[in-house]
Amino acid sequence: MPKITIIGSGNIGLSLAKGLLAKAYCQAEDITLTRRNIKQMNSEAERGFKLSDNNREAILRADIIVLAVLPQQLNQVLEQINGAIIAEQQLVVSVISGVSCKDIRLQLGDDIQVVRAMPNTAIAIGQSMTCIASDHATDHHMAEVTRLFETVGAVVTINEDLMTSATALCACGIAFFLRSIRAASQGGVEIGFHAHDALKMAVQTAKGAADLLLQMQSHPESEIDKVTSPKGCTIAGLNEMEHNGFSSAFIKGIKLSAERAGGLYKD
Ligand SMILES: NC(=O)C1=CN([C@@H]2O[C@H](COP(=O)(O)OP(=O)(O)OC[C@H]3O[C@@H](n4cnc5c(N)ncnc54)[C@H](O)[C@@H]3O)[C@@H](O)[C@H]2O)C=CC1
Ligand SMILES: O=C(O)[C@@H]1CCC=N1
Repeated sequence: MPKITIIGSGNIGLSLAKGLLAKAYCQAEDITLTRRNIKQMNSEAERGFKLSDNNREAILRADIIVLAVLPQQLNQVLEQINGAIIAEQQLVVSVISGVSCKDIRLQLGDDIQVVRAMPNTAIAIGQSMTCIASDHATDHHMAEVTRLFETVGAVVTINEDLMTSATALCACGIAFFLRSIRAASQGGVEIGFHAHDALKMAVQTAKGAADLLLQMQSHPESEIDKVTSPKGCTIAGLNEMEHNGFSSAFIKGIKLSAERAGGLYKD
């Protein structure tokens, strides 16, 4: 079993650890979680994860070192672990938005193997869409990272210059789709359902829509055509949404998000 150290146990770091454990990729004791203050990590300790507030020590026995701090926290982490990584034995996986493999190798050394990964928080339940990329990693290392993230969702290998786009579409995308589900449930309340029921109905309907595309391998419009009866209520609702800029707002949001993702490290 590979030993993994996750530097930065916040939202995505913990989601990754929980997902890997839930899908039996490794045992809890194979994962070390680091954070500046580990006093509030009782539930993680109870699950059996190792905890550390010393990044340099925590990476010593790791096969895979995952960087999961905020972009503005990265330089401090790289200073702490600089010189302690064994290039031939250890692999660095960064999930940090806006930071290239080259940015990391510039500080850690050109011989260090770095792969970028962009998962989303559904990784906690094994349902992430994770994009991976590297400008130099060996096929062996890319296969290793693919195997890791396939345990907790779907994986697509992309060119590194598309990584900020993947951030917007897949990582931020979780929030965008969640907001659209909330909007649907709010509409449901206006037309007569209690909030709890409206949310349940909206969630299951959204899941059904996504599963239709996944299982039928079809295009959204061909599934929409099956719902829109002539002169019916679906097309009336859809067109009203479009007149109010639904698709346009979604597209503009994704574009701005991608633009912002590209500047997170440099700003
Ligand atoms: N939240 C998400 O859905 C996703 C986030 N990302 C990326 O992952 C990174 C982390 O994001 P979040 O988990 O949302 O942020 P977060 O703020 O929840 O987590 C960062 C964690 O790093 C810890 N930390 C800060 N400095 C540290 C240090 N020197 N040593 C050890 N731990 C330290 C903080 O205490 C915190 O727990 C960001 O770069 C973000 O762009 C990528 C994909 C999805
Ligand atoms: O909002 C953010 O900056 C991070 C990156 C992707 C998801 N959350």
